[in-house]
Amino acid sequence: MGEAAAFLVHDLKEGFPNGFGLKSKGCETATVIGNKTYVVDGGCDDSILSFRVQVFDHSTGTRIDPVVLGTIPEPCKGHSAIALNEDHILFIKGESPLHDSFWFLEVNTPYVQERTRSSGCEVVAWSKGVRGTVEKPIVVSGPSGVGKGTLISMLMKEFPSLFGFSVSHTTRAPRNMEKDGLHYHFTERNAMEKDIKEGKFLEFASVHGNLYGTSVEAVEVVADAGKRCILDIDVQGARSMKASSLDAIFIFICPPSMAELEKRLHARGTETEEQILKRLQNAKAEIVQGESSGIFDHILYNDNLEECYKSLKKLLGLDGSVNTCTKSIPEDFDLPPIVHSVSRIDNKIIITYRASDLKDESQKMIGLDLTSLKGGAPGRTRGLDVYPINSVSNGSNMINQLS
Ligand SMILES: Nc1ncnc2c1ncn2[C@@H]1O[C@H](COP(=O)(O)OP(=O)(O)OP(=O)(O)O)[C@@H](O)[C@H]1O
Ligand SMILES: Nc1nc2c(ncn2[C@@H]2O[C@H](COP(=O)(O)O)[C@@H](O)[C@H]2O)c(=O)[nH]1
Repeated sequence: MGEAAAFLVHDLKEGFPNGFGLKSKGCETATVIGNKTYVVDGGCDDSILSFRVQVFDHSTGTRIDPVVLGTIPEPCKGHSAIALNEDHILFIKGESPLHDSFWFLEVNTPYVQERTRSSGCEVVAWSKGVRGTVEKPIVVSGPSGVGKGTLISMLMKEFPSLFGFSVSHTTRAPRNMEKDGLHYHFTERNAMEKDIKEGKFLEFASVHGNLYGTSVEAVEVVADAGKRCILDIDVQGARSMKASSLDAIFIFICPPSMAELEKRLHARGTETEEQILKRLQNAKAEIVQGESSGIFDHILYNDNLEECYKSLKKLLGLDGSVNTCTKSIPEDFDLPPIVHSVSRIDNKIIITYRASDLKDESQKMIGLDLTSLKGGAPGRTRGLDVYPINSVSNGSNMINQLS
């Protein structure tokens, strides 16, 4: 058990404990990890639009503006920071709603290391802390025309409160009935390539001559809504996902024959003859990879649609009675104000502050249990347990209940 120092907004007024002689504006924290100090400006003046990170490398005496990945927190009037280990810093925003209070800056996680290697620059990555967890996403893959979209639509129609679709980005033109933001985010190649470079995509692939990709946000918004995410992606995308940090169930849908696949693509009538030919040529290699690459946890044959749908539900555990209620977590307690202090006991963080009510001068506490954290940058960090700690009077002593 030990207590780590938190850098409080008001403690920083005299300057940073970083040896660089920088003066704080009162909205910054400085957190030392190894031989680096991470100075984070939460932006309490109106001039900045989001948190800003600077890194001071004590070994070289240099100041670095790192490449910042993930979702960057919006500014707030005050925040605190505490190093959790050698790769994460926890940030607590004062006077913010619970869903926006807790943020993680990754400075040396495998994701950050990989991005540092590939970019050759200092990289840090933000992720928002979220209460509760969600079930593993479901990746559905298979050749064009096999029936992935049809099966996914059936699942979403029967279980609208359980599943949400990951809306991909694509550079292909919309089909007649397709709506931007619903079926795909239809986008320009340049814009998509820029976003890919900035680390906004979990995977992307060139499929049948167009660029397709799953953004981090596409998967996270589904999970934020408390739903299980379903992805419809090609085999290359599934391979990238398998190698990524996304812990998912991988399902490959196989056609009964190439002749049937061709018939379905013609019957759908959404592609030209030339495009159908290209899709059929690609299908051969995809089927070989789908059946033999070891990427997929399950292979389903879509001969009879109803039978295939039944098998899909069975493997997802949906063939019996289903509890379709989603669990909501109430925001039933006060959040920390701008001035608060933070300490740590093992995997628990204790946030202490004074009650804002003038009549009530008592000390308040919030506990944060980090034991079950999952995910992280470039998506969300899920599994935060946040709870009020009740102070109970025991004669002249106050006892704090930690659970
Ligand atoms: N088991 C089946 N038997 C006959 N037709 C089917 C079956 N499953 C799907 N279809 C039909 O095949 C066509 C292609 O299906 P769908 O659009 O779902 O394929 P897809 O795998 O999503 O294709 P793409 O990857 O190109 O988006 C549709 O017209 C659909 O109604
Ligand atoms: N790697 C990815 N593949 C994707 C994604 N979204 C869709 N797809 C695949 O593209 C083909 C063609 O789709 P269509 O809508 O043009 O018929 C199909 O196999 C989809 O599975 C994605 O985000 N990443």
